[in-house]
Amino acid sequence: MSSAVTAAYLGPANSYTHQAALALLPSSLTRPTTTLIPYTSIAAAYESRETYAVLPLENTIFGVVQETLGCLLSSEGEGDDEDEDEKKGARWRIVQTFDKRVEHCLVVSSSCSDEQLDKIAWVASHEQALGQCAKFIKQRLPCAQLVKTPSTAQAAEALALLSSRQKLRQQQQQQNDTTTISYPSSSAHPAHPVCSENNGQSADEAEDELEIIPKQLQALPGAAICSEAAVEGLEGLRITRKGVQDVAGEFLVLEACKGTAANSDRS
Ligand SMILES: O=C(O)C(=O)Cc1ccccc1
Repeated sequence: MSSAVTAAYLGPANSYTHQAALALLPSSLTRPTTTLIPYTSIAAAYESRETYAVLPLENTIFGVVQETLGCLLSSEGEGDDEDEDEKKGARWRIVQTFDKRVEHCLVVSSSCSDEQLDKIAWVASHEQALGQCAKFIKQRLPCAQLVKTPSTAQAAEALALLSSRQKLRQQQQQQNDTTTISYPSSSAHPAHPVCSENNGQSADEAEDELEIIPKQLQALPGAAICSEAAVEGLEGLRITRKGVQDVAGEFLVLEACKGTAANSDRS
């Protein structure tokens, strides 16, 4: 019986790394049944026991992805020579690199108009994307504090969650303003539908997602830099600028050295 082939990637779904993984796997390298497994950071994907790992490596504007480089340097002996790697007990060997165009979008809450862009207090994305769009951010979002997130798609998810919470708070405020006199004391306020519009996440998942945005910024208007695909399926967001920056990105496919894949400790 053939065992399942799995590939770790820097998630969540629709991160650039996911798009690269979809383009790469399955391929002649792997079997057609490869299942892609999202991990919440480059390090977690690297430390996973999947058969393959797809990681961002570098791009034309901002250079090498430091976290990926750090992972590669932390384990000696990974290279082209499989026998040598196995003798040294290496976990991965590089089997392919892959170039993919990366097109960043500026995403804001649907309630934020273009005229309000200069009020944006923070902009979240992967360090690489923030670096690639530094000029644009400085020009168009002069007041924005940079918030580094584990991936571009996680920035979009956190922004969607915060936007839905803000919307909810505004609705509750409006209800309170118009109905304070008519509520009996036992049910003084409408039920508090925490995370009722949370893009399909559980409350715990939503809390984890929000930890990546500093608490003091969460109530302020924010933005995310990510791909167009990362916004699909997320409510309450709109793309205000496409092609903020186009760069060529390079991604890496690692294959587990024999006997080291276990599919056991994914997040
Ligand atoms: O895959 C992602 O979404 C990332 O956050 C990594 C990244 C960031 C910028 C360009 C390419 C990949």
